[in-house]
Amino acid sequence: MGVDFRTENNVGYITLNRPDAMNALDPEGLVRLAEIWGEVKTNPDIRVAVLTGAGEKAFCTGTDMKKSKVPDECMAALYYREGQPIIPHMKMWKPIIACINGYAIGGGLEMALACDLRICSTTAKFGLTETKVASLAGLNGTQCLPRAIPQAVAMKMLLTGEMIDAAEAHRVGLVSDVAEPDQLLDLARKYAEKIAGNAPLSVMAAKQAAVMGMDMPLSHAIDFSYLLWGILRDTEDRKEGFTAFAEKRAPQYRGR
Ligand SMILES: CC(C)(COP(=O)(O)OP(=O)(O)OC[C@H]1O[C@@H](n2cnc3c(N)ncnc32)[C@H](O)[C@@H]1OP(=O)(O)O)[C@@H](O)C(=O)NCCC(=O)NCCSC(=O)/C(=C/c1ccccc1)CC(=O)O
Repeated sequence: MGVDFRTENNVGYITLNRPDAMNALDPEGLVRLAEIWGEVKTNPDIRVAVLTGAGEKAFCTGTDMKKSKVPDECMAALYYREGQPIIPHMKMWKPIIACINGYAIGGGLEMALACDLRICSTTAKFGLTETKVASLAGLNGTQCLPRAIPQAVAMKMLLTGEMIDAAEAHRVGLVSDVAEPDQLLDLARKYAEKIAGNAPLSVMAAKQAAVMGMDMPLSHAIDFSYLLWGILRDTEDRKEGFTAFAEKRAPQYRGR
């Protein structure tokens, strides 16, 4: 699979580039994606990532069912050596924006669910269709979809494999914004650059507090967020943010 990667204005743009196969994930693509997520995670010049698909039809339709074959090795050996193929590589405190330009199906929707912001084009369609092909949304879909949208809608999607369209996705809160196809990437860029202009350590702490806090009792989560505030209290960037406000100028953040 071709996966394109470029950076601009502190934003990493990742484009799944196999439009003829609806940007389905083949084995080579998974390896390349893992490398790219590693680069996003470790490169201090990248503050935000945007994940999208090439062409106008699909974001990603999940596993390439024509190229995927069961390895000779047993699953246990593979799992304990390499873990899951996709989501762990996306685990990072830098925000990721899913720019969903068409079908987001199976593993494609699961990747979108691992992102922090989801925006889509008016033509997008969403589904966890794995039960139709005798599999399971086993990356994170069975857990994250019912947490992202009302449970009744999530269960309908999971069990029937039915898709929902962009308007329904917006109505149930699966995406925050719907844009015309030719305006979607501009919208993603706008959000990404806005986030990249904020203080990087604060942005990562905000994500960490929200993501980790969701797995904690509320009182623990509130204490945890206070401690995260505490580790930001003495940063150079916080001083810069306050000074820039007082001096009525734009802050220059350095992630320190
Ligand atoms: C998206 C569609 C509804 C679009 O239909 P349409 O009629 O518009 O277009 P098509 O002619 O069907 O598609 C064009 C072209 O693309 C090929 N294509 C599309 N999707 C895939 C795919 N996932 N794998 C391989 N090839 C794909 C299609 O065959 C056509 O090729 P051509 O004939 O021109 O050579 C429709 O395409 C559709 O329904 N696609 C399948 C979507 C789907 O079921 N996805 C779920 C896959 S399973 C999965 O993602 C899993 C993830 C996972 C879970 C846990 C752990 C790891 C991974 C489960 C798993 O892997 O077991």
